[in-house]
Amino acid sequence: MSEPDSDKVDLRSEIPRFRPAAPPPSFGEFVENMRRLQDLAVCVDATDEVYQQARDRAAELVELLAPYAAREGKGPANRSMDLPGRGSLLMPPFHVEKFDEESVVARGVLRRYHLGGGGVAHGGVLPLIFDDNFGNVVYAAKRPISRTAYLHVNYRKVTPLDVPLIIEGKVDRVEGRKTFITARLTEEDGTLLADGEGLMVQLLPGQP
Ligand SMILES: CCCCC/C=C\C/C=C\C/C=C\C/C=C\CCCC(=O)SCCNC(=O)CCNC(=O)[C@H](O)C(C)(C)COP(=O)(O)OP(=O)(O)OC[C@H]1O[C@@H](n2cnc3c(N)ncnc32)[C@H](O)[C@@H]1OP(=O)(O)O
Repeated sequence: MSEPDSDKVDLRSEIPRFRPAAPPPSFGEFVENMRRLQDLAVCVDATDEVYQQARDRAAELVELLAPYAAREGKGPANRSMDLPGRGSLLMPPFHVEKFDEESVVARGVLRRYHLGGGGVAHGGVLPLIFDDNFGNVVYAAKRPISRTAYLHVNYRKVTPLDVPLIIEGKVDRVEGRKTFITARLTEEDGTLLADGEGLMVQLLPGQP
């Protein structure tokens, strides 16, 4: 990639400047295969012979990729805006559909590797979805770079897997350095699954 390898930070903070990536063509399929692998890793019931082969092939993949490990903000993961979850395996595979000062809306599915129990999503995944939405809302609203001070999620219904989900978040109010954000996670028909509220606090110069 011809991007400058710069340590420059966003002028508003010490956080590395956020630069969207144009990933190489195969990167998206690589990430989707990795997600599929995660689905399988949490659900297969195989023989030791199969696990031995899987172990060895996983080790080969590690060997292939390890030389290319790069610092934050350099590789395409987490910065590929056209890929689900920005191409980050940490992020649930959601696509941002609306990103402006009024609100940020993202749509996606949780899948087998997000299973908690009883066939539905692990509750711990939801704060990740809300936190990411809050970060986007702050950015879309052109508020200064901020970090989450608190995040509260109300679980209204169990969250299904493999069903399209929508999260919409917006700025509720601003008080000095503090941006209060509210968001709702729904199914496509509007069924409310969870709502959340968070406080994002503007970082001061030098705060990590
Ligand atoms: C992260 C950058 C995001 C950039 C987005 C970029 C691009 C967008 C495009 C793509 C999207 C990419 C990414 C977006 C995704 C994710 C973003 C997620 C963000 C995070 O996931 S980030 C990690 C979790 N986060 C932390 O790791 C924070 C650790 N922590 C601290 O860094 C400090 O704690 C800090 C800085 C929060 C405050 O510290 P501080 O010393 O500067 O300020 P202080 O304590 O004085 O608080 C000032 C006023 O907030 C009130 N206040 C504070 N805390 C409160 C609480 N809990 N409850 C109620 N009120 C509270 C005080 O009462 C006072 O209020 P008042 O002024 O009225 O007295």
